[in-house]
Amino acid sequence: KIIHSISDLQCSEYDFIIIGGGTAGSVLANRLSENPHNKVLVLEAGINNAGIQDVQVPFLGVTLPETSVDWNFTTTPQVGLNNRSIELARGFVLGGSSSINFMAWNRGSQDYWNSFVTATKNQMWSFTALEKYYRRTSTLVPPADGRDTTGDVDPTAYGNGPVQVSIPGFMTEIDNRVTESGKILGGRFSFIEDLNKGKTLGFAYAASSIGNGTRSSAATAYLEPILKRKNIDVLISTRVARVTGHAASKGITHIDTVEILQNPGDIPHQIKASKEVLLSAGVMGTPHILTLSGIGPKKVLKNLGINVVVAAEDVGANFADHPLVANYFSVNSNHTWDPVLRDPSLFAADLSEWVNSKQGLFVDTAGNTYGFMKLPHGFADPSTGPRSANTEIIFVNGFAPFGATIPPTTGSYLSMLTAVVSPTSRGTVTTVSRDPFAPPKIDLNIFTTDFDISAMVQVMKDARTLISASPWDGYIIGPFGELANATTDDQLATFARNNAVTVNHPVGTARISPDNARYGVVDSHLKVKGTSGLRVIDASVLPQIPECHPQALVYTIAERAADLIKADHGLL
Ligand SMILES: Cc1cc2nc3c(=O)[nH]c(=O)nc-3n(C[C@H](O)[C@H](O)[C@H](O)COP(=O)(O)OP(=O)(O)OC[C@H]3O[C@@H](n4cnc5c(N)ncnc54)[C@H](O)[C@@H]3O)c2cc1C
Repeated sequence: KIIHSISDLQCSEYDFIIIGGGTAGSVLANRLSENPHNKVLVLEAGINNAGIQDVQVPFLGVTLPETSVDWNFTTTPQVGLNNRSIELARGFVLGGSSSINFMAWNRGSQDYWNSFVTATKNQMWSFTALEKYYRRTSTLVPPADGRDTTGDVDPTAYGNGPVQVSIPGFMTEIDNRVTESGKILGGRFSFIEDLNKGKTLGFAYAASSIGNGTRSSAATAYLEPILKRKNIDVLISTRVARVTGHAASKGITHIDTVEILQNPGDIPHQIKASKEVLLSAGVMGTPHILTLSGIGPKKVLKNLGINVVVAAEDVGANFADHPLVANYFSVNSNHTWDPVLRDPSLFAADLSEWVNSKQGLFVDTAGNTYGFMKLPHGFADPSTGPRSANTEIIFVNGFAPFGATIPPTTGSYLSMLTAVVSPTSRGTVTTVSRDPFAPPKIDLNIFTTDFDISAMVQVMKDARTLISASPWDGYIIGPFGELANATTDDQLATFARNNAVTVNHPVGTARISPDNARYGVVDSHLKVKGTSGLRVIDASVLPQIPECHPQALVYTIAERAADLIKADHGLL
């Protein structure tokens, strides 16, 4: 059950303690508590997701960053963004970032998973070996409007797990234009039926973690259905400060204790794990907790006056995200959703349609169609292979307020969100205080390579090429705002630096590596090197950034990890 106070814990020792009731943590909670003999504790810093309407309504997903369900992280001033700092959202709520994300569902390409094998020297991470775990995560369900989806999605690309996935259930007048343009332009702009078949290249209808017009998150899919189990406690509004243990054999520290507190300044309370501690606090929380536990870069630990338990230079390093720029165009239409955001009575009508019948505009995210592309010949290709993309374009049927441009009070708009999905810039997440409530220093180091900025300029030009195809004739009026003055590559690059944010897809801050490698943070079985009893299972283990939206990859890793853990404890 969900509990709010440390004093309500059933016991002082559990078999498994899961730190973070987010995307990966909820999967582990479900799978490890299937056996009624395992006592499982989930520790979550954020609040309960239940009953928060804006979390449930897909269309309102974009309003969740910078609210009470977000950690509200901010980066350091970014040289590549002309010294702007930007917000980075992370879910501060059960379900973690799956409760506040934009719900796009991508499995990752065959190349990406095969690169995981190269990074770990372990075949269990191949696309083929992970097939059954991917299929355990989710099920394809009909879109909200129940239309015939033949040719728009391939049911064979989905499994039979708890997360509900569907393609858009409220069609807009730009959807056909995108798919028809892909058919006319062909090549890099081609339309493909489904992006979840191992090749993440082409334009398609977005598969999203939505069922019955409602967000399907790790909390609703994996956690809520098991809250009645007697062997699981989910303690919310509780911060994990650090993990501790004792010296075991051959210089290994055995971790078996978790320190928690509910308010800044409280004396930490200790809880024991008899089998394992599973760290699933996400790309910011995981390196932060490791560092506070003495597992981190030597210099950082020294600066903080924390004793070195394991010197691990890669804790907080290798931090990568997808840069995103919103390109706005004025359009000739009365059917974008711009009026809905300006007129409270239209907004209320759409919301009540969602509440009463789970139909209408609010059943979908802001983007029904999108596409992943290779850069043209002549560019370097840092992606993981021929089936992986370099860039992405997301089509939004209205003004999507990402970045610096102030939403206009009149007019109708098309937003094309362009992203670089194989970026080469890497940043850091560094703990700068021993106070567990103090945020880490987050340096994305965004747009610090020539590749990243020139790839962004190219995809902004590709977006213009796509809307110059005949299906857009008479629809596009022209670029809006500062973009109207940006025509040369240099001007587009300046626009990108002045306006970019990220897609909130960070990974890599506790990366996986081969078992005997001196670099990396976890071994191929996700165990923290130099320790026993402690694994990391979340987006921070990804060795490189996937060239797609990452949530399905995190779910898949967590499903794989659950079986690894069960196997190690004779529970399979
Ligand atoms: C705004 C936004 C939009 C996104 N859009 C998409 C999308 O459309 N498609 C897609 O595939 N991906 C998207 N993502 C990314 C995707 O959601 C994440 O990659 C994924 O959910 C990460 O899962 P995780 O388990 O690593 O971390 P999380 O799900 O973030 O879980 C970490 C959990 O740990 C908790 N925690 C952290 N520190 C502590 C502590 N000290 N003590 C206790 N608990 C702690 C957090 O509160 C959180 O609940 C988006 C993310 C965001 C934020």
